[in-house]
Amino acid sequence: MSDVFSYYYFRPRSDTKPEDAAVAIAEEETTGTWTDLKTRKDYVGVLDGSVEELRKEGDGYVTKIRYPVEIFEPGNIPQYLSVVAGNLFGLGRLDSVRLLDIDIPDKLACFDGPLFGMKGVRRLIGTDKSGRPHVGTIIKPKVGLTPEDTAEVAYNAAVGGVDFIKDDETLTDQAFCPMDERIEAVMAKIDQAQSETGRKILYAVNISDRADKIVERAERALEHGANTLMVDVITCGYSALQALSEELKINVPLHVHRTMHGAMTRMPEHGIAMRPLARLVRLSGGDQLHTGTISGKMGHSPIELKRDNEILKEDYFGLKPVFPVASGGLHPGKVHAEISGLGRDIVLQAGGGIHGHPDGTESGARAMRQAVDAFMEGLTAQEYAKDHIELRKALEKWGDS
Ligand SMILES: O=C(O)[C@H](O)COP(=O)(O)O
Ligand SMILES: [Mg+2]
Repeated sequence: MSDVFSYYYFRPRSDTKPEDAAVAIAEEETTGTWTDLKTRKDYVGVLDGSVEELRKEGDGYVTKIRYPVEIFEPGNIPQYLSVVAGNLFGLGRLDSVRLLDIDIPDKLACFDGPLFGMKGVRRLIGTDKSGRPHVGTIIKPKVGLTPEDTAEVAYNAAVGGVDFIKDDETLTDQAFCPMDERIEAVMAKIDQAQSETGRKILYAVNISDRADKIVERAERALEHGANTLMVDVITCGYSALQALSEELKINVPLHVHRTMHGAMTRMPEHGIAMRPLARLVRLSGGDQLHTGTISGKMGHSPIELKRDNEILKEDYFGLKPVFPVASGGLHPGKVHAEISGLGRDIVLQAGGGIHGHPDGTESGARAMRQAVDAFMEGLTAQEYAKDHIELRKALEKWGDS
């Protein structure tokens, strides 16, 4: 494969033939516009896009469009997106259009990808042999805690058994919880928990910021002792992620949150599916990526999710696999469904499902770990709960489905 291929679902406007609608996409994103041109020069023609496949699906059509590799600037993800996910979304001849996936050739895969990847993160935590799912938590409430409050919650979660703790997507460097103080307070408590438990615990500080500040903010976070960084990739952009992984040469994992993705990924007939977004996260160096849950609070297709997680782990330009993260509305009673559906190579995160435990955060963390241990031992959560009180109380509160 030497060119770029993009796959779209679309519904043409009632007065437009499907084949004309597909051609409209190929033209708009390569050499054409809405009318014929008098300015055609040497390269035009060579750089035309083409419709490679077109088939009926549901109420619409699926098409495969070829974009010549020459119209892409290698390494420039914003430019890649401007072609495969650009003006076409606004074309009036389409009632709806959704980018399903992209295939890029070697020449455009000129990225280092994740520094740690799934295996590297597992090695840090020490689960590379057991292969058990990781358990993470999001500090809750998502805003309103001081650095000391945050550190206390983090400590309780850490001693309760989580492997991973993260800021929520709306917490950055606000006055009520300045980032530098927060990192120092949390890392001191994590050090304490690590020496008490003998386990390694990662804390991902959210460094999401404007483009010209994010690298500096990451450097500051590392100076203050952060052992993992988190970025909101859709609001900050892929360039931010790339700048962190390539320019900064960070030596800690990058946790990638995708807040705002639902505006693009959720509608089955319009927008951008998670798959191409996930591929770009892998290219631009994310080590862990939120992709969704089977049974949680966010709405999306479990079929798409399973495949999205697979593509993060399968062979892709020799880049390290990304650790998929299931997060949003999880609690111990949902762990079985998540692992059954998504496999053991998953980070299971719970915010409310840990901090909302009747006996608080530490018991909530224990209950999540017990639910994972139950699965690993081939038992149901209910069976395991008979002699694990934290899990029993969690199931009493939230049920087991
Ligand atoms: O960022 C996230 O993934 C959410 O904050 C999850 O929170 P919840 O577990 O309370 O739904
Ligand atoms: Mg959140």
